[in-house]
Amino acid sequence: MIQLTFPPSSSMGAPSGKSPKSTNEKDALSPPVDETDAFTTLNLGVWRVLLPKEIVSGGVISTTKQKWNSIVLAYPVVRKFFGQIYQLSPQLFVLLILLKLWGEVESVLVLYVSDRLLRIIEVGLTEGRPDVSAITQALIARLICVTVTAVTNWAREYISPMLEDRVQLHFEDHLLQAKLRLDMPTAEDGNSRSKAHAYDAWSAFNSLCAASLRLVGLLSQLAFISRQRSAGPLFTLIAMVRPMLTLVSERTLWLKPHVAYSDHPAYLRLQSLESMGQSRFRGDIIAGDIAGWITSEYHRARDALGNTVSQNVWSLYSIESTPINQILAEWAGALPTLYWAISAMMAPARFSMTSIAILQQYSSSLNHSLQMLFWDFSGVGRSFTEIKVLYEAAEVKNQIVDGDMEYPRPDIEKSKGMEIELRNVSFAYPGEKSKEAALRDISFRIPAGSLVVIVGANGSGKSTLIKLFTRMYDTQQGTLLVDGLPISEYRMADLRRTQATLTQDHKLYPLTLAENIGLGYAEHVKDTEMIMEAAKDGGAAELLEKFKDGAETTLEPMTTAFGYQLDDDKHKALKDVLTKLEKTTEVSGGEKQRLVAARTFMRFKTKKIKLLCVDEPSSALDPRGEFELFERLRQTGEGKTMVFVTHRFGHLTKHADIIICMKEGKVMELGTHKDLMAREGEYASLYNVQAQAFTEAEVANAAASEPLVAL
Ligand SMILES: Nc1ncnc2c1ncn2[C@@H]1O[C@H](COP(=O)(O)OP(=O)(O)OP(=O)(O)O)[C@@H](O)[C@H]1O
Repeated sequence: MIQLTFPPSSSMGAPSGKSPKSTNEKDALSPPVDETDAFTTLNLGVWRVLLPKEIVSGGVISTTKQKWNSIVLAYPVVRKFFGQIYQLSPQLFVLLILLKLWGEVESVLVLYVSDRLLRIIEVGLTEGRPDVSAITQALIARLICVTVTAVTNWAREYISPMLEDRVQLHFEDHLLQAKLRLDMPTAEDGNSRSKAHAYDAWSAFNSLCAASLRLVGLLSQLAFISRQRSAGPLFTLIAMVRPMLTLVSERTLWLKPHVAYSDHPAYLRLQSLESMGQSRFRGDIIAGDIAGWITSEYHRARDALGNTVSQNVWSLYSIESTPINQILAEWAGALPTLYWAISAMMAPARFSMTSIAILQQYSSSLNHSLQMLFWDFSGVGRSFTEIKVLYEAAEVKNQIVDGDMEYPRPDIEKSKGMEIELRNVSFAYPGEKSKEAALRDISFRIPAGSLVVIVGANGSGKSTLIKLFTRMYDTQQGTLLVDGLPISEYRMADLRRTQATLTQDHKLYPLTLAENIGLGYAEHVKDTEMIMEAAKDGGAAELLEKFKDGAETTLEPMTTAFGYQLDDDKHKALKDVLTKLEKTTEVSGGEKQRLVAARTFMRFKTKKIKLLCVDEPSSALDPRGEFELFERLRQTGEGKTMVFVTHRFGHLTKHADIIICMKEGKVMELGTHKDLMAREGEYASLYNVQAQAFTEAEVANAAASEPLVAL
């Protein structure tokens, strides 16, 4: 049997997080409920659904009221949504709606024509003289109807993709902007990130159009049928019982405020293992020969999941605990047939076989339309939610609050470097996983224009310091001052304009090599001369010449090609086409670092940089490459504040005004190379182990042809 309760424990280990425990396992089909003051937790398969108390406690009337209120609340955003789609192309919008409308109106016309045809035939049969001309007219009318339907269907299929494309691109643009404005902590926080997709816009549009046009169709059918002598208003009213019943009793999560999550270990394990099929893991999986292990772990997790269902939470929620509502709905669906059957028995003189056939036709037509209406309306809540989620994506609140002060301040010389001061700063990354803070009670001051080298063991907090200097994160305790004022007071866009960073986390964009460099200074992204200068400074000039298309080469062109059912021999020509299509080009790790470094040199050309942060950008560079890069960065950043984080710090330390030596999130030592060596502490020991080995073995070799370094 399908398990809708959440298992209290599993062979995969205890659930993580502080979730309330399941209390009721007796009735597998009625979700157990955990009570807290503010919300109730339902355990549905692998999911936990947290619902506000007032939502759960209501009866049918209260639930219907809640649904109505949610619809009223969603109305402004739905109106905005339709307004925007209309603006994208008023002609296509109106045409598509009219074509869709025809599909609904047609059903009434068909009823009318069939009704007429049956009656003409009945009269003909009774009188023994069929009215050929009337029958022909009715048949022609029917033929015209189906022809128009065929044409409108074709036109709808023809026009629909045109509007769909515009809608898709419009909302892709909207979501792209929503993502681009996120700060680091918000972007990294999977729970507050929007789950909206651009394709939801089109499906929501279609589903809302279908539901409202279906309603129009149904109302016109009802208007037509209620005016027919054989049917009348009572018959029509009876036909409405079923949809009303289903609408009122429907269990849906879409319009309810809720939080849903899974902490089922086996389910989460399955998701992780399934994601290992992505191409980015291929190299490691092949090299480590772990495909077999992944498969067996997947099977183990699948077995551990057992009968606990993992389907989407909204479908699970809509499953009723008893079939009573469905039985009632089916009975209600049979009421119209029952009505005319009883009527015919009670007043046989009023009915002929034709009128019974017509009533039967009305009844099944109404039943069909009502079923479809119910089906369409069951998607309305979902569509409202999707539309709201689409717009809410642009309103996700950034965790870092922007300041409003201009930077650089008018009272401070623009060409000077940035002064940075930390006062009792402590910082822990968001999330509960790490037990210790990354930085603990740190205080120091970097005067404007200083050259700072930060050294220390892995995980000692070096990169975290840089992330605070560039306000990727905010301090949780203590203050970070920039030019004497808290960093939070400045406008972030102003601060960013004065900073250049170079880390090994920087990525190559899926754009041309020229753009990859030029985007360091977006306003000059087309300035070939400037780009070539930056490429030279970053050590990437030779790389650009290596490719057939030079700086215009795109390393990772978007691949859209696919072949299907191609036989090696029979479809060789087609296979050749597929093989020749452009493929991804790899560059080495060192070449990537050179391109990224060139982007930083391009950024310097804005002439606004006051702070340069360099965080181990050269791990893949050979000693000469690294030395040259650091030398050029140092010369380019002359007079600005420069902060270097590196493990191979030998050749930088002689220029450093301040060396900050970190250990376990704290500043252990601070001073010049000479001071710290004399102290014979942490820095001196790091220097002796790393810098000397590096300089003696590698730099000495590299410098054999040309003396590059003097420590
Ligand atoms: N995004 C993150 N989320 C959570 N913890 C993080 C994050 N980044 C770093 N940490 C943790 O913060 C601590 C300091 O990390 P940081 O990257 O600053 O060290 P580091 O001195 O630069 O190390 P390395 O020399 O290895 O680059 C480490 O314990 C690390 O695990």
